[in-house]
Amino acid sequence: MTSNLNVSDFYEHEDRSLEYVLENILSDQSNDGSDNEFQHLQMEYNSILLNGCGCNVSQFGCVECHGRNYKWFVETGELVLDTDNSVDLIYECSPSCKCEPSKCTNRLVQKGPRAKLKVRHSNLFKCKGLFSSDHIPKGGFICEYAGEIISRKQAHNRLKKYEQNHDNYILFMTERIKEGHNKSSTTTIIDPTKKGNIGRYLNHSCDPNCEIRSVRIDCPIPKIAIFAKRDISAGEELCFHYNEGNEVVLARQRRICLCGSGNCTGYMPYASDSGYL
Ligand SMILES: C[S@@+](CC[C@H](N)C(=O)[O-])C[C@H]1O[C@@H](n2cnc3c(N)ncnc32)[C@H](O)[C@@H]1O
Repeated sequence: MTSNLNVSDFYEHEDRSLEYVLENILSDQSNDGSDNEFQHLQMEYNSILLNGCGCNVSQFGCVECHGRNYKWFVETGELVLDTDNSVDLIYECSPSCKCEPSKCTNRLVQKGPRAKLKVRHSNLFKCKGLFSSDHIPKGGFICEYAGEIISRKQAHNRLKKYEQNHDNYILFMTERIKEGHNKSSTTTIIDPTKKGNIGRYLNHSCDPNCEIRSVRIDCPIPKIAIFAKRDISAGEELCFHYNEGNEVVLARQRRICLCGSGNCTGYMPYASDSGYL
């Protein structure tokens, strides 16, 4: 099912063998098998979140209904992540909300990536990377890390299959949810190796200028959203830490990290260091 969101994304892949997707899509199970987890994903993918707000948005915008996730950055007139207020689980307003989309201040990720992003060769990482030709304020939304939604079994099979690939793209995002005394966790796995958006080009840094957060809009499966962790100057390469918080981009082979930052551990996050495989 494709969502009802009007994502505005005019980027494309230079490599025509890759399929550009505007947002996450469910993988084709016939390629690498189905299992109970996949069936659950299928059910969630086809579900719609019905937690719409009833706000009559005034001049202050739709700020309280799903938590105060974003705030205005006056200099550029854009909404940015409100790091002082935003909660771990971000819910944006959606088509089931009563608020007027053009006035609502709780719709950011659903509108698509920011303008002036550019994929080009990174001299530091000696591969492709993502750059911005504009200054980005702290909390500014960069883009979604979008690709195929896959199950753990599919991730396992694909990582084996991709073992000889130079680059790895599969991202695991675990959210730990605490409701009263109950604790649970849910892991979302995104594979943009063959079908993905511009988010697949961000490299890893041990001292990154971006961070990732999970954001839900109209589907129970979260989007993986990339935000500026600090002010970013025009021309800087955009990077996030592949295993900083709840996320991890796995590699099956130990790889030397080229980020060159003072915090660098020497190696990129590695599959056997994590509990994922
Ligand atoms: C998600 S992709 C990033 C985009 C990739 N550079 C490309 O050209 O498509 C992750 C891959 O980029 C490379 N990479 C990312 N961060 C790196 C780092 N800090 N040091 C060395 N290689 C890195 C590795 O090959 C890694 O498997």
